[in-house]
Amino acid sequence: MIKVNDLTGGYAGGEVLKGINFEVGKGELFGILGPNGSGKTTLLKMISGALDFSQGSIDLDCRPLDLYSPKQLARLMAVLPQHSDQAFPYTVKETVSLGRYAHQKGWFNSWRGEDERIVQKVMEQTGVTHLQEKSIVELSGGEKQRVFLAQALAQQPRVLLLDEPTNHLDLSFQKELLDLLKKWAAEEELTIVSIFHDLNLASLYCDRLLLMENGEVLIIDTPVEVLKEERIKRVYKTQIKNHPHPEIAKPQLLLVPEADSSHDADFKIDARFLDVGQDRIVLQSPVKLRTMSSGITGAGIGWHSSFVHRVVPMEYDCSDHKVEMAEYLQENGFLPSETVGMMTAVPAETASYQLFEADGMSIFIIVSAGNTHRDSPRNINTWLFINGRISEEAFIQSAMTAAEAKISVLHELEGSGMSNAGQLAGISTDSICIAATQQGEAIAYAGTATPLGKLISEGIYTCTKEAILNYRASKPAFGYK
Ligand SMILES: Nc1ncnc2c1ncn2[C@@H]1O[C@H](COP(=O)(O)OP(=O)(O)OP(=O)(O)O)[C@@H](O)[C@H]1O
Repeated sequence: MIKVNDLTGGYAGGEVLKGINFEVGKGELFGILGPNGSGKTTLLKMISGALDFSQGSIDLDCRPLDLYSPKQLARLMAVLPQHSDQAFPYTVKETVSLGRYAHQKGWFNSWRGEDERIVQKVMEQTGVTHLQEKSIVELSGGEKQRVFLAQALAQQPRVLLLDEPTNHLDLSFQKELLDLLKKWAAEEELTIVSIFHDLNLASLYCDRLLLMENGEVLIIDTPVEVLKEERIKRVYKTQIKNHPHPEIAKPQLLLVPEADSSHDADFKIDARFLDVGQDRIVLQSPVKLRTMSSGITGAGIGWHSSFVHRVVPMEYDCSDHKVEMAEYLQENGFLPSETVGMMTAVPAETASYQLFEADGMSIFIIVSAGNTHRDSPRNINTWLFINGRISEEAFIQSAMTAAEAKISVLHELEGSGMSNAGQLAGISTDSICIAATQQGEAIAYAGTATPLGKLISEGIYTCTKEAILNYRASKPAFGYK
């Protein structure tokens, strides 16, 4: 639908764009990204015919742009510029109706039922029908933006050029507008080229992205290929982290603020923060830790500062243990949103905990072990606190390394009586929490052969063995066979 070939040009002061090449297909939602001043608006102005270029060509529907008359172009293409200002205090409906100009034979005297129907439809789609009698100068920035979008849509274009369309829009209108554009692109084969400053919205909605740098095309590809962490850090000269969206397969980029200098890089989690009571084990960290856990509250990946291992009677039975656990935490002064909360019938007194240090690294481990039901073989709960800044891979590898160390203890203590590793691994309610301070040197890996992995293996082995032996020694006191 749009073919840009070797496009070069700029303003009186000099060339801004240098040798731009790309094509946009019918029905495609195509995003243009780039830092301030990289040439995005200049490119959009040239495609719209508002700015001449010195070299190259732009074809619309296989025909050079300069062969279209202004009115022909307006029937084919609509533009929503970055700052839509209107000098005259027209009403909203009048402003939207201006979009029908390209389809008029004369002017308002030739207003047809079809024009009225389209104006009403686009006002409804953009949520401005209720404002139609208001003067445009009385509207908020977001309302104006929607009115000018309605005006562009009233043109019934086949190509829509947008310069930051979500500028001024609140969260729900951003989503509504982009959902609508996506729908039009798919259902009505509307070709949309849009500049985005919000890389995350561009990632969610665009089929392909063009990333500009200094007036040139750096890359054109799908969002997942374009929005690579290292590339965006370099081009935008800022710290970001790339993180997959939790619901759909699109990347999202998160800004990383300057480190909080009040935070102590040598901060360590150890027994100072632990409180082992009769009916619970609590670790309270003064700072939030990055966590990966199978807790009842705080499950999955998150940031938490309280860790509560609650001991419940063997008979504990509750239809909604998540709600009941949240109530328990609240009643006992813990914020559920900041707490990894686990529940077990394993006695707290038999838990084993210790700080392990080697190679300038340290980890603090707490393991509890015992029977949770008379007929279940065992239940082993593991908390692993890593005093370091670990990668996502290292989180996963820490869990693997910890599980392997746990199984080796079970082999050693009960191996001959167990037929397979699955049986040895305990019961399905075994829980694990890996928490890291995310301070200090980066640690990339935690497999068994790495320094951190070795420390985890040793620590989990030692604490798991001690917790099982403690439990065995205390068994009569708890009345289990
Ligand atoms: N009317 C103009 N006359 C002269 N130079 C201009 C004009 N408009 C833009 N420029 C220059 O062209 C370059 C590219 O500007 P452009 O507006 O295309 O960038 P952009 O990527 O859209 O930036 P932003 O993200 O800030 O909107 C900048 O160096 C800018 O100063």
